[in-house]
Amino acid sequence: MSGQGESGAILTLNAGSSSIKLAIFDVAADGALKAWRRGELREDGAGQRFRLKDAQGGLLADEIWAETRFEASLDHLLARIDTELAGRHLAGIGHRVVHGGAGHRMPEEVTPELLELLGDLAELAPLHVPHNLAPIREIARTRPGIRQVVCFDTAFHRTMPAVATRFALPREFERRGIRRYGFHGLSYEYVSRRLAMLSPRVHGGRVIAAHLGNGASMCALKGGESLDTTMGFTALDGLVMGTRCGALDPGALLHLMRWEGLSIDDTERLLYTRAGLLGLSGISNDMRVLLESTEPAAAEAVDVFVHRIVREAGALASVLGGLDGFVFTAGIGENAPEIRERVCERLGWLGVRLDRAANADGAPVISTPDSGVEVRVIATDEEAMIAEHVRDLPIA
Ligand SMILES: Nc1ncnc2c1ncn2[C@@H]1O[C@H](COP(=O)(O)OP(=O)(O)O)[C@@H](O)[C@H]1O
Ligand SMILES: CC(=O)OP(=O)(O)O
Ligand SMILES: [Mg+2]
Repeated sequence: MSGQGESGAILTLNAGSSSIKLAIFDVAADGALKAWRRGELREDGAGQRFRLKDAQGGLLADEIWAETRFEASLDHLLARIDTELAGRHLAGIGHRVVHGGAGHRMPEEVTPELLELLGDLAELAPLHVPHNLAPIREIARTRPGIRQVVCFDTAFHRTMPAVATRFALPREFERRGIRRYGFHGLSYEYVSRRLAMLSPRVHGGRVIAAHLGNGASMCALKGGESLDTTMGFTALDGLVMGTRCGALDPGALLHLMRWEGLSIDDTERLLYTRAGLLGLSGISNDMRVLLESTEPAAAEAVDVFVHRIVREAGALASVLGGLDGFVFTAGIGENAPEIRERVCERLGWLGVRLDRAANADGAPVISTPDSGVEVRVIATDEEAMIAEHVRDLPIA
């Protein structure tokens, strides 16, 4: 990796809770972005599975790396990216950073001061922020001079009104930043833009977008902007997730700590890594495994997952004052027709009519022509959104 300047390739790194996704884009003279490499590193059994594809989706590599820890495979990954770039000029690297706290709501160029500040926010997103910051620090150390830009998952939700961001706590806590921020913002920003192109009428109206991946949330969009969302101060709130609990009565926490003697660290591990689909099923955090399983506990976990989506959909539709569109996205939303069908069947009262065949085929529109709500599947592309932000942020 070398160089800095206005033109050249843009690398994006998106560290999620269960994977790190990368993409390399070329910026054409007119500013158009074209991804010529997309890759993913994901935990797989004993090691990490690395897959790399070309611009047409052709598989270039499918390897199991022996390293079991994310940090250990980082060097390997960066060296691999160097090989792919093969001396090509790199104009900048964009990173998804999950939590920007109260002070950081727009993409920013990385400075040592910003890195330190973001490090202090790690506790607010323990599954993500350490993963997000590790490559930034490593690149700054080993490849100084390369422009790095951070894009916050919280940023898109800056349009949420105060009624949606406020907790009913004494106001001094809000002044200290204890409020609802919302996450998956890069995904919602991308989905909102795609919807504007695909269906301008629906985009201009009242839409629920459901980002159902390992982390899961839903967003109420009005005129394409975030009005409310299910995640809050941290990415623990709201829906049932792979290993996270989603909404939980805070009284249950008090009870666990006081009467069960759970330490703060034990409680954090429980809520972030032992709960959700994994905790409910006792089998897996992976929706594919649960859908294939014949164990009653797997089916029960999926039942709770769907129930909570339906419940939150009702709440967000109320906030929006009705519903014109519903969008499914991310790993489960894009690839699990059974989940989409079960959600849509339960939202009939809102005017949703599912076209079962279209849904089973993975069509872009899965509602019937007479449905009161247009239901779409849009493949999210957080990487494209990050690359756009890197391209558009003026060089400091
Ligand atoms: N065909 C499928 N059917 C059901 N679930 C799927 C399918 N493919 C992927 N998933 C789910 O998607 C999740 C990963 O989603 P993704 O959006 O990539 O998450 P993350 O960004 O957190 O890594 C996996 O945990 C898996 O459960
Ligand atoms: C915020 C969040 O939960 O992200 P992910 O779905 O990538 O884990
Ligand atoms: Mg993700």
